Amino acid sequence: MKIEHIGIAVKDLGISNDLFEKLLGAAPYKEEQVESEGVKTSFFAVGDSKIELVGSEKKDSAIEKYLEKNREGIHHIAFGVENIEFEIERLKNQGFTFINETPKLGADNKRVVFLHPKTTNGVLVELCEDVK
Ligand SMILES: CC[C@H](C(=O)O)C(=O)SCCNC(=O)CCNC(=O)[C@H](O)C(C)(C)COP(=O)(O)OP(=O)(O)OC[C@H]1O[C@@H](n2cnc3c(N)ncnc32)[C@H](O)[C@@H]1OP(=O)(O)O
Ligand SMILES: [Co+2]
Repeated sequence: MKIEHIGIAVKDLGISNDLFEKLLGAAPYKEEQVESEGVKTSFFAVGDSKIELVGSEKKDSAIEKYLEKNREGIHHIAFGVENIEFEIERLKNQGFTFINETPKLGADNKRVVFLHPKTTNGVLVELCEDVK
């Protein structure tokens, strides 16, 4: 397992892209719309991990809802795994609950699931597996 990315909820992706380009000294290596999530993301490489900026594109997106109640900032942590189905079973057996147990297509060519923050010490956890 590795820290695949840190997801940051942002109100304005353009403004935050400029800020993180200044902060990290490099432009995002990609911007990607994730229709199913109603979000637009941009990715910055940081060593062998990433920063994922996530902006809402739809009124009912998870990010829109989050930003109605919280200030911009770290939204989730994503762990990269080799075998997402194996990890889902392992974690279910450990008592963790999932928001979606069936992996769905995420950004940056990944299959993703999310664990519910109520079972992960208040941290929204995403698991990512490379789409093969
Ligand atoms: C997948 C594309 C991309 C990628 O990397 O590939 C992304 O990462 S997109 C990121 C945006 N998508 C998601 O976050 C999907 C998973 N999230 C959800 O399904 C919801 O946001 C959920 C279920 C976590 C919360 O939705 P809900 O409608 O239940 O919102 P509430 O405000 O009622 O929250 C309930 C409860 O959860 C706590 N909460 C909510 N968001 C977070 C968070 N980001 N980190 C920690 N805790 C969170 C919230 O405080 C409430 O707690 P409570 O104790 O009940 O007050
Ligand atoms: Co993410």
